[in-house]
Amino acid sequence: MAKELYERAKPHLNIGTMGHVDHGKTTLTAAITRVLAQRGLASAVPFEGIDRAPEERDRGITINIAHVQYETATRHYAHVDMPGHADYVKNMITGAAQIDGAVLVVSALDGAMPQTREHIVLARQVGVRYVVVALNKADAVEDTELLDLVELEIRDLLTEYGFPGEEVPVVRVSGLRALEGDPYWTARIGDLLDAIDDYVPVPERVLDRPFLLPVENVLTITGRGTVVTGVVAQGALRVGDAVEVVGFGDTFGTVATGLETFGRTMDRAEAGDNAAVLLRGVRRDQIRRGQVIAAPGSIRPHGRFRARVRVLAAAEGGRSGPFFHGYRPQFHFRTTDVVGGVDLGGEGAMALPGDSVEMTVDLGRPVAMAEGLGFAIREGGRTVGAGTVTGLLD
Ligand SMILES: Nc1nc2c(ncn2[C@@H]2O[C@H](COP(=O)(O)OP(=O)(O)OP(=O)(O)O)[C@@H](O)[C@H]2O)c(=O)[nH]1
Ligand SMILES: [Mg+2]
Repeated sequence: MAKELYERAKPHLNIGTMGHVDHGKTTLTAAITRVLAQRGLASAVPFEGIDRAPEERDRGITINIAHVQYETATRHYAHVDMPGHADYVKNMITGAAQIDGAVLVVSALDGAMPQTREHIVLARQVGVRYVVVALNKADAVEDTELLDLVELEIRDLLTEYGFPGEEVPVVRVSGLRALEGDPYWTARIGDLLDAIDDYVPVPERVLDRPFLLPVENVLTITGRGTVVTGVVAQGALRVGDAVEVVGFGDTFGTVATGLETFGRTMDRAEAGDNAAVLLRGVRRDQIRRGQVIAAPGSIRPHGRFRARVRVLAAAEGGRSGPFFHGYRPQFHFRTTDVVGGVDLGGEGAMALPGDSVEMTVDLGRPVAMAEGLGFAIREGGRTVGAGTVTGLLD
């Protein structure tokens, strides 16, 4: 069956729901698609169509990031629903690294919780500049003073981490009631979408640099071959273009023989697009999340690099004590994490929570990188630092 062609009729943006576990991100995501489906701008995706994995259903939490798409009157959005549970922050980072704006979901019943704060820190670190707050479960709070209080708390928290907390739109919603069809709460989802349309600008896409797509997922399409998915970070790709697969092992070349977005074909994918790329003659086991697909010769894998790192304070969810020369945490880049050794300049050197430090990092496996790439440092389930690559070694 011939597939529909994706028409670039409206500007495309990537957004996503983040926030503490159980605050209602997935319910809100489903509610948005329901409300827009009524306007003929989306296909309604039920809750169970987002949290699909058996383990997600059994435990009632999101584990994997899930993508849905919809349109407003003025824009086309790809929306990634991220997990809130502390054990799956790794997946949240992958989602956050792709978005142009975040919908921070905060339950009005609970207010800011540990992953509310951690997600704000991480969103900032991976380069998210625009946040819209969905003050969710507003149906369950009668006392408007309490809602005002939670709103104030979130604005302060955002300001603390470098977002303009005073300006950030905060919309009181009930994903659950809207999903059930309640007219009042349905209209509030409309308000939230208006706030996103107004507040999150269409980003300037980097089109004049070589093509780069960090691989988020790899799948096999029977009879066609191996497909990788992800958001194009820069440049553009046409069907028939040569590409390289870079990172972890030896770089190798292939050709993009097909392009799709959300099941519609494209003849060209460009920066910002959430694309699926069919690769000629590549086996599924030759490629995985964390590698990148890039224009030939444009980027190399590096195992050693220099970086500037801000060590998070205990109040930001970081360590309470210093770490030392030789420390070996996880480094989260784009869609992957790799263990690495930290060189602080010699035995006995240490980095205290709250410090900004220079370090040399030795990764267990080389990652495709360029100067300026941001990363998060995590250890035992907590984020301990936020860094930027300042120099490429070998
Ligand atoms: N009263 C009320 N309950 C809600 C609302 N939104 C979600 N819930 C309930 O809160 C619980 C968690 O909802 P989810 O949408 O799974 O929360 P989540 O943020 O996606 O959770 P994780 O992805 O696991 O972090 C469910 O029992 C929902 O029915 C709301 O607006 N009002
Ligand atoms: Mg969820």
